[in-house]
Amino acid sequence: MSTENHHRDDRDRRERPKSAAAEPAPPSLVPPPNALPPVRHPDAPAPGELLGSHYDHCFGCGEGQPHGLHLQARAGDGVTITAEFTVQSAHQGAPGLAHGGVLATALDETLGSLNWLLRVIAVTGRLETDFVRPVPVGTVLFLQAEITAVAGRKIYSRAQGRIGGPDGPVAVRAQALFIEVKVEHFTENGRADEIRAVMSDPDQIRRVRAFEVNP
Ligand SMILES: CCCCCCCC(=O)SCCNC(=O)CCNC(=O)[C@H](O)C(C)(C)COP(=O)(O)OP(=O)(O)OC[C@H]1O[C@@H](n2cnc3c(N)ncnc32)[C@H](O)[C@@H]1OP(=O)(O)O
Repeated sequence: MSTENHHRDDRDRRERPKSAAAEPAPPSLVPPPNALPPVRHPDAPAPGELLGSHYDHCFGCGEGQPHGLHLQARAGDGVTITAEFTVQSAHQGAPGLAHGGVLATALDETLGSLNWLLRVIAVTGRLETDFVRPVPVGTVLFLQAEITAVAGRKIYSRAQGRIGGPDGPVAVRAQALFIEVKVEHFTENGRADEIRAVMSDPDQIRRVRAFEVNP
């Protein structure tokens, strides 16, 4: 078998089935027995609705970040999100290839957007990422994410990113644990200049969304 075929077989073995990412997770990413299925908030954005950027300076989705990901997330059915991100030249690690940390950011941002559907403020506690295929500059990464369970403040989720189209091969995937926090997590820990700027924004919706709460 050629080296190339060998690599392809190896990758295919590591790919999960399309819907259920059923590989064993590390213990801290396994929901405890008392975990509950996620409940979509009645006022969550309708399936198909674009979420828009929550904060202009967010590296993941902010329009005010020239080298940011400008990721666009859309509410799906249930507690799911789809998102797209085009790898730009500024996102390279190796020549012509996306940096792994940037791809992890795309997963993190998509997974973080899921919390809008619960209308819960939460931050990433743990993010485990598998890099399955190289992602060239210019590629559109098609992301899908879902919350799998909620246990108290802990929100368990997973995501995958495909290339070559929404049904193309998986290039990256992640499992995550988000932890619900109060708004003080941001107001007490963020740099004062940025917090002041957000809090003095006359647009109440922008003020609230900056802290990841879906209005
Ligand atoms: C639309 C928006 C998109 C945004 C996408 C981007 C999202 C982000 O990147 S957020 C930024 C990155 N994340 C952060 O900066 C978070 C920094 N960490 C923290 O502030 C704290 O560690 C925090 C808030 C996560 C948890 O602290 P605290 O509130 O004291 O909770 P704590 O009691 O330690 O933990 C709560 C539970 O979570 C568990 N837990 C916390 N951290 C982890 C972890 N890393 N791994 C596994 N479990 C964890 C604890 O074991 C505990 O479990 P149990 O209730 O069963 O005992």
